[in-house]
Amino acid sequence: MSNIVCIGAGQTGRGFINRFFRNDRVIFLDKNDELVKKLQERKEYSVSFGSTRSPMTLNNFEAYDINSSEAMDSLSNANLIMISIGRNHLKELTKPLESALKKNTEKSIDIVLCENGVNVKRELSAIESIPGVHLAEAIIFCTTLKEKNSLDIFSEDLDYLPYDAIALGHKLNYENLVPEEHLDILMQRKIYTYNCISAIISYLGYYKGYEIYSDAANDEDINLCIQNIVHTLNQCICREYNIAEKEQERFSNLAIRKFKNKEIIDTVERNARDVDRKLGEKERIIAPLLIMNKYGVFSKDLLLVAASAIYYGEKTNTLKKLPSDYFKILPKKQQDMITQYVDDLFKNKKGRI
Ligand SMILES: NC(=O)c1ccc[n+]([C@@H]2O[C@H](COP(=O)([O-])OP(=O)(O)OC[C@H]3O[C@@H](n4cnc5c(N)ncnc54)[C@H](O)[C@@H]3O)[C@@H](O)[C@H]2O)c1
Ligand SMILES: O=P(O)(O)OC[C@@H](O)[C@@H](O)[C@H](O)[C@H](O)CO
Repeated sequence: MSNIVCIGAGQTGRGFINRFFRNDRVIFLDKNDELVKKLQERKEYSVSFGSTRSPMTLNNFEAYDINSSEAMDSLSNANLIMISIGRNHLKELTKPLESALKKNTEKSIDIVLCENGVNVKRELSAIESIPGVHLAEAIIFCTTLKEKNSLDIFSEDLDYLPYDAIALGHKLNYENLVPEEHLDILMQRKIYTYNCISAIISYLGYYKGYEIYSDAANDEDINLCIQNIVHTLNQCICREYNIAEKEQERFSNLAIRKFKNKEIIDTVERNARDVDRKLGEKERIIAPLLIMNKYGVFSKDLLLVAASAIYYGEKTNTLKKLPSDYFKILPKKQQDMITQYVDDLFKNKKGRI
């Protein structure tokens, strides 16, 4: 029997990852004391899916604080560690993983990072050289949302977890865990399509005063921006990754359909949070702009989204650099346009957007 540990008992950890292992025992490790206590006391929670599927009760777990002795023991004995804590937190795991896994002399151990981001493995490179460790990434397409004052989760009805079978060196024998040979490319396409569209909706949605994400996604002006950006972006993504036009169109349509789905009550804030990370050069706004530049085109609408991300960062006081520092990699003309748009947004000169 596998010893499965899931680090991160948040929306993705308990609402999505644990579903694949519902017939096994899973040990959740989290740094949120309150959450760990609730999981220990209540011993079960449910995942609901809206009108498409019956809810699922999950009670197959134990939960411990990541800094406890139980956590150390479970990590030392694990065969499979799934991690979903947010890219910016991954480095916090270097020490606990190093201490636990170095005790583990002969065993082989699979570690699967379930985070949004290109090359997130880099954050845990220190543990990759530990003998027996196989470190791989997986891609989360499924949206999971916590319910207020409860352990329960609302989830999109999607059981699909592609993972990097090449980095792992072998396949994982669980239903709906899908081995991918080119996970790096699928990850880039996902971040530069799904998450790019999410950025359009959330940052323009924030500017327009929306709180519910699907309301922003169904706004007429925001939709026009999505259509304009996706039209240009899809052509460039097809060229960059050698993808058939129909396939990329299907991919972006899936994202748009999900984001417009009013049954999924997501928030603009969840999608917009952590804007400093989202303005990274390998992230959802700047990387698509760079890909467009490579093929000799650009999108004023995506520059406006970049400006609205800065607007969000300024309003929420969450930028970690000067606004202009985020865009140094772009051509001067585009940097100037973003600066002008930011100014317009603050002066409320952008009309309907
Ligand atoms: N929720 C979604 O719909 C969704 C969809 C796609 C991808 N993702 C990605 O999944 C990852 C997790 O997102 P989420 O929505 O589940 O976030 P979340 O905030 O709901 O859960 C993250 C959990 O990790 C815990 N954590 C953080 N640092 C930790 C540490 N050092 N040790 C132990 N626990 C720690 C937090 O306490 C929290 O319980 C992110 O990378 C996100 O981008 C989420
Ligand atoms: O999870 P983040 O913070 O990287 O991004 C927020 C959303 O874009 C993201 O969670 C999407 O909803 C998800 O990636 C599904 O496409």
